Amino acid sequence: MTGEALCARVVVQRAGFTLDASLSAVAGEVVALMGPSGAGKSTLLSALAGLTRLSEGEIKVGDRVLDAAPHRRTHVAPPERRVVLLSQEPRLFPHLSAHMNIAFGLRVRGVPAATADTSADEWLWRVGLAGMGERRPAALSGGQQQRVALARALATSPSVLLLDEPLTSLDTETAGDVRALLHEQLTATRATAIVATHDAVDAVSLATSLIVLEAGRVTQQGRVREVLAEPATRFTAAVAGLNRVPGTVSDGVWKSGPLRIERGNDQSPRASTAIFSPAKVQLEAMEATTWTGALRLPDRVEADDGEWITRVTRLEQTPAGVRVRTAEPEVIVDLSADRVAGLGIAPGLPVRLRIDPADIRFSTPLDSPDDTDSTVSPG
Ligand SMILES: Nc1ncnc2c1ncn2[C@@H]1O[C@H](COP(=O)(O)OP(=O)(O)OP(=O)(O)O)[C@@H](O)[C@H]1O
Repeated sequence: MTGEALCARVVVQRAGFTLDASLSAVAGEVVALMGPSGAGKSTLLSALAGLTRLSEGEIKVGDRVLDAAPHRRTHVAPPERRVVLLSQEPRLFPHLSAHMNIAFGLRVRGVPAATADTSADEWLWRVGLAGMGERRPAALSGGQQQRVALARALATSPSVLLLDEPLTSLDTETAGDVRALLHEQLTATRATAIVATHDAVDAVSLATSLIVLEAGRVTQQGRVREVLAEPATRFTAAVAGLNRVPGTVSDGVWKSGPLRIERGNDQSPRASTAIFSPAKVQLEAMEATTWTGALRLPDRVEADDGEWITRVTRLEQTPAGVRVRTAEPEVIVDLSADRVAGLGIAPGLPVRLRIDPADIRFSTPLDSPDDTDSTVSPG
């Protein structure tokens, strides 16, 4: 089986929310779709599957127009689209065995019973469930049910497979197993697939390209590695685990609040964004000078290039240690837990940060509305 090319512009208008996104995938390509909660990822997949009607736009798979609106109205019903949506919950038929769940999908597509039976057996084997075909969903774990759902979806050789956060409801270890299976089967079947996910690991391990959707609009798209290396918005920077600090260059100096970097050859005034890794930032604890109800930062401090004083806003646990968030400008610093304990830092306390200018990449920001938004959350 090889998937078909997908080309779509999807506009869905709802009270208080408009999705207006264009996307394309070449045949056999796996595209990751990321965005904060409420960005419209599920709405986009639901429209591609034919479950949500377009207000405007067109959805084309190969040469077939599945949807067109509003002038030339076309709407191919979901079962006829050969676009299959696999959601977070496996949604198996509870009264049918695993084998029958897979075979049923084939039978409704007109596959003869004997062929459907053989194919269901083969797919049970391919997803690692050989010998479990007679079990009903209730007698299978969440990960096993998701494997059956994947087998049921792929067995019908869809033109496009849509996966809406397929690993979210699984524990970390099971999600890792199902992710490996997904990778193996998407590669083996050369399926064209769109995978909506909150997890950068899914994008990196399953997809070749990445579309970032924010507030119903595509804010960045391209090869996964390129998008994560050059995040155009705060959301994408958070997903990539990078600092992204908007600033301005003027008279050869880049500035963002108290942070300044000499840019000798960069004279013309313009917006410019500094991108750097949290691991490259050095942090020192500082004495607080005054306690007057609210903590004040030292008033005058001579700071060198790439050095600034700020305060800690939050501490977060990460698999590798502790992520320290600071304000003005908003920067994250990754430290080991024992280093944080040794420094005695806590939210509200002043700290001195330092970054070697050689560890910063500067980019001219795209016209992105979120540079003024103070929240950084991967959703
Ligand atoms: N059936 C619906 N009727 C009306 N509004 C809806 C409906 N489903 C979703 N919405 C709204 O549409 C917007 C997009 O929701 P959607 O579920 O597509 O986002 P999402 O990116 O998938 O979010 P999440 O990551 O939380 O699943 C949100 O503002 C949501 O409240």
